[in-house]
Amino acid sequence: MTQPIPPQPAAPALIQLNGITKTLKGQQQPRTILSGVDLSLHSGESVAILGRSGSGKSTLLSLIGLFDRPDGGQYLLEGTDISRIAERKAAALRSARFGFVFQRFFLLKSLTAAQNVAMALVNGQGWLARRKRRTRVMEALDQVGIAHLAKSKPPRLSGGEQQRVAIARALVRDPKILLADEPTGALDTETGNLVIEALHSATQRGCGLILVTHDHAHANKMGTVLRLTDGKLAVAQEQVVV
Ligand SMILES: Nc1ncnc2c1ncn2[C@@H]1O[C@H](COP(=O)(O)OP(=O)(O)OP(=O)(O)O)[C@@H](O)[C@H]1O
Repeated sequence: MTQPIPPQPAAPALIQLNGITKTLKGQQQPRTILSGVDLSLHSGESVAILGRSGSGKSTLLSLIGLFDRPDGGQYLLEGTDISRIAERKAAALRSARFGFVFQRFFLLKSLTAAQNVAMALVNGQGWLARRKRRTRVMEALDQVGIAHLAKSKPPRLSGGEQQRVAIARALVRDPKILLADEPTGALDTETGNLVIEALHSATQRGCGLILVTHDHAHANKMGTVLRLTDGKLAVAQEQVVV
């Protein structure tokens, strides 16, 4: 008789935030920006974060991306508590697990698109063999639909194309989590749509995606739309199904 297969334990969330708090000590009074943020993100999921200017979206993203630490609450990365992780370990996790995309593209003008993407491999993982490096770079450019522009330099590319080079640069190290802070902020709607599609396609390969945006149409392309209000995250009104 065959033995019943025991149930497999569910994979832990890529990211689990429980009651995260953060107070910034500026020149004037300390200001509590995050006052109990809960969030979970699993492999293949996408989350949009909306919120008025100054509500703390970038602050939250910088905590998630390990550029800063919370004052209170718990941050689990793939089930491991990293709420108080030291900077050296944080830097290693940042480059091994995360890909970052910002409003500004931060491309080097004198390098081709392919060379810009390859820079992420050189900095993050030492030198890969040349042929492997080339394959990884071309795959990343292909994922965002611009393999044909590999030899072009940024000044000859449109804003949307430059942002897709930046996304390829984030994807080339095969991150588990992609963090995008206003990636379409400098682009028109149509170009922005291509960029959002390029980001979202990474979730089909199991990447988790967190998108901070002011654009409701782009937010609605994500699996979950949350709003940061008064230091807490809640399902955005526009996504509540009555
Ligand atoms: N290093 C800092 N020290 C003190 N205050 C800060 C610091 N960084 C940001 N702030 C303040 O914290 C608040 C939240 O800023 P944050 O950039 O996270 O908001 P945001 O929602 O991303 O805004 P925007 O949509 O305009 O980018 C703002 O009032 C900002 O002025």
